[in-house]
Amino acid sequence: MLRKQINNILQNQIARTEYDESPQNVQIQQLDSFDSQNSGRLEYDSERYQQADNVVDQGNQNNNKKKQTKKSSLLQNMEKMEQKRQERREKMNQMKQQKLEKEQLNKESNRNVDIDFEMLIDQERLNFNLQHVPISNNRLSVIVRKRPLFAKEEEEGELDSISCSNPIIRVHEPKYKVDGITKYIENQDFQFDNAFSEKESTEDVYKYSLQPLIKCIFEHGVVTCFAYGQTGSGKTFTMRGLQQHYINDIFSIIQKNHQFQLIMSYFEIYGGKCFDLLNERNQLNILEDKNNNVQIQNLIEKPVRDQLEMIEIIEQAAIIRTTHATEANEESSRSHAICQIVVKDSNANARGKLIMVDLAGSERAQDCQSNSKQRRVEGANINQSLLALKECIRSMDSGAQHVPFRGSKLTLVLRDSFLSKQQNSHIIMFACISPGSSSSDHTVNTLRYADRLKENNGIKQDVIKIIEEQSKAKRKKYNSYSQQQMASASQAGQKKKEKEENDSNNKNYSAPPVKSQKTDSKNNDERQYDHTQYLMNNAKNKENMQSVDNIPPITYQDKANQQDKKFIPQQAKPSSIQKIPPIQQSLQQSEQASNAQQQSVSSTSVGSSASALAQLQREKRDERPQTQQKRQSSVGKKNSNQTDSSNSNLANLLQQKILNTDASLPTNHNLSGVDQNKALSLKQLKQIAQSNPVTTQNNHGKQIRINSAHPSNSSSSQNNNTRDDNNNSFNQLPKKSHNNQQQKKTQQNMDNIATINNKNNRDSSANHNSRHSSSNNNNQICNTSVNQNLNDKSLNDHILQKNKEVQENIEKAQQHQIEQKTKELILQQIKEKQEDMFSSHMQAIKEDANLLSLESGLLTDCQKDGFMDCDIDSYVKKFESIVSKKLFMYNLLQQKMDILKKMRSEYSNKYSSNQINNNPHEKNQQKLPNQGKQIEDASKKRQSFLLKKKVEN
Ligand SMILES: Nc1ncnc2c1ncn2[C@@H]1O[C@H](COP(=O)(O)OP(=O)(O)OP(=O)(O)O)[C@@H](O)[C@H]1O
Repeated sequence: MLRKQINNILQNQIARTEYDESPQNVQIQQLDSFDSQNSGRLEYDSERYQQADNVVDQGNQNNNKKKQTKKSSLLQNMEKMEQKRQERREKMNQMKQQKLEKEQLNKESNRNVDIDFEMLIDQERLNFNLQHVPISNNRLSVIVRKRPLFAKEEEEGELDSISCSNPIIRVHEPKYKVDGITKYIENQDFQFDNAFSEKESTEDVYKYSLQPLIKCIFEHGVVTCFAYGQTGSGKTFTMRGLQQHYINDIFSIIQKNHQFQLIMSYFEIYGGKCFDLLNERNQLNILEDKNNNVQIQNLIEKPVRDQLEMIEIIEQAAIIRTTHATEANEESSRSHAICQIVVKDSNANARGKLIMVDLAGSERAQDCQSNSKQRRVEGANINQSLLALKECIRSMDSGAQHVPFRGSKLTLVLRDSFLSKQQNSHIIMFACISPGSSSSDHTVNTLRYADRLKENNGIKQDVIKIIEEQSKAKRKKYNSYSQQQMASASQAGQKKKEKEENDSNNKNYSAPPVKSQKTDSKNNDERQYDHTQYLMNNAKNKENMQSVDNIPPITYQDKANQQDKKFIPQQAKPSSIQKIPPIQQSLQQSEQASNAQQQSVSSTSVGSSASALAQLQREKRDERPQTQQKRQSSVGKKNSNQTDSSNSNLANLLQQKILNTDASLPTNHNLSGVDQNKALSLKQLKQIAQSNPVTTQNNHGKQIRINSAHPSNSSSSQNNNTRDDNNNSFNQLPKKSHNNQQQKKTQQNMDNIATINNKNNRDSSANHNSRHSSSNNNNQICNTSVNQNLNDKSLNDHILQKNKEVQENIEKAQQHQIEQKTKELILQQIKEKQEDMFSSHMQAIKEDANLLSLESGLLTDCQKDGFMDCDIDSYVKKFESIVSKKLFMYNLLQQKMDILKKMRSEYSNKYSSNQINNNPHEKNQQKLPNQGKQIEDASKKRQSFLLKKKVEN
């Protein structure tokens, strides 16, 4: 028994040692030790070893599982990456799709804009709008007005690169990175007292700027408005719009209080000199009297009694004002125009002053580079005066004791504006900006100029706070939106699982997984949402920019973080805190603002009476001398664009005055020195308004009588009668000059006839044609007869006929000239094309040379390696490719040559056909028989006429 036991133990021991060698059986050893401790070594039985085997199997399985999990994590990562990649691709495809759609839209609406820049700008746009704050006690207020982007500009590829969200203006400058390919947008932000977008009318601008200050000019105040900005940015538009509004308000005050009277003067500063716009641009001297008051010598000061007189004066001055065409604007105002309205009381003491200054365009320095010397001098003067103006306003705003108003003529005449110690004195700077991306440089300059006028410039901390709050609120709004979206998008199975888990854990569903997702992907989602939303609603965005509720959550906060430098105010001064209340107030009213703005947009419709006024203005302009016609037409355009509601009242008043009042006319122009021909009088306006067929008939009759006295005038003058009547029904001077012109013209025609006849004679003699010589004789006879019977009635017909001939000849000559020019153009085109061909040939030859060098390189390689050693197949392939390339090039060259040949043959055909058609000699030959016939007919008529006369005698 004992032996058996010992044998068993030994066998088990052997088995155990074998088993122990396996490194995976630590657990078994532990079990063993446990067992040995508890039941002793001898108690090992087969069951335990079976157990041990099971543990070993388990261990092996675990190891395998571990390996499997390791593999699966890698795979999972790869899958994740693949998923992300796919998402990216989908996004890219979506973007491409949207881009294509946008391109299509732009094509349809004729917009040739850069789509990438447009999308980038749209992402950066500001989409909030605070309520405007009316000017109250500020000594200086800076207001920005953005004009709309014109359809023509969009056609030319201009982008709207300005975001106007009161009181912030953001300039999006499209730029390229150093690589020259990557596009990006550089944003610059400015804050002003008020910022008016293109959707806000001049009425809105007036309401929040000048209107609250009108009463000051009756209370010893000096109110000065400047319009500053680059050419074509809407300075004149804004000034004239404001004028139409303040006229009503001023006269409504005067009607209530009859003791006040208005005195108006209008002058311009051009090239450092002062000119009176109410006295034919008479040059004026600016002097300082012993009390240091600035006096403008001989300046016409007109008393104004009603609105119409004021309008008339403004119109008159606008027409006379110096304008020139520049690169930027065909009708660019080249001067600073100053309209001064002085309010006087019953004792003729000055009570206050309103000064409206339409400054010359601010970009002259750059603009003048491509212009003449005169323009450059103009530019230098303008820049100097604008700089002096800036200095004066700055020192006035900072409360400095010395204001350098003697720095320029402009600041000298505006001395009162800077030095007035009255609390009622205010300065408003209207910075006008164009939205076009090509003028963003100028826009930034304008905004910088305006920004630096004020001591306390930069973006205020409170505005940043408000913007941040808004962005937070909007982000919340968006988050709820995104929660909804994501919740609906989550799968039903996942929801079930979550519910099951929650049920099993007896927990509330207080923190849904959406929340954690939201916090993780908040920024990404938001950006994505913004981007896609902008892309989808781009067309609508422009319309809805101001309706805060419709816009996507703004990312101003993020952008502010990105552009910390720009948003942190450079001069965070305690005084800025004082401005919190109005802005907070404006925040409260922002909803009202959006509604009010929507209503105000409707003010763009043109009233019928406003158009009547525009028509009258246009008619008024027609009577101006020809030199001013171009300018006048554009002023008409400008006026037609001004569509403020006050126009209708004024137009009605004007029409009433035209039709009903005559007695007051002489008093309107009782000042000496005003040219009555140039200045528009109401009498003339009345004549225009009442122009009827009777007067035109009279004129017509008069014209005919003149013609009968001068038979040679008849044809041309009759043709022009209607034109004369329409244009100058009341003004005889231009008509006279026109008649003189006609006389000259007919005289010229006579001379032409004679020269053509002579020419024909010369041509005919050159051909040695007997028929031509006879016609030559006839010609001579006819000419002599024309001279002899100048008073004959038949001469009229003859001359008419001749005139027609001459006109025909002139037309033909013009046609010939046009054909010649087209020929030259074709030649030039062919030359250019040939040059292109030549350059491409050169390129081809270069490539050929490169290929040859490659060949030679290969050959040398072959030589070096020895053909047996090198890879002949690869060489053969290379050679084959070279040969195919050469063949391709050869084909190309042949095609080019064919095109050249074709072009040449086409040109030669054209040229030969033109030559045949336009050979003047042949023309004359064709003409001569006709002319001979005409002359024969004329001589026959003359003979019959003489016979008749003889019979009568
Ligand atoms: N807010 C606006 N809304 C509609 N049209 C505008 C607006 N502002 C300007 N315009 C139009 O733009 C054009 C140029 O405006 P305007 O003549 O006032 O420019 P400007 O700044 O006075 O130019 P310049 O300095 O060369 O005289 C005009 O045809 C005008 O009608």
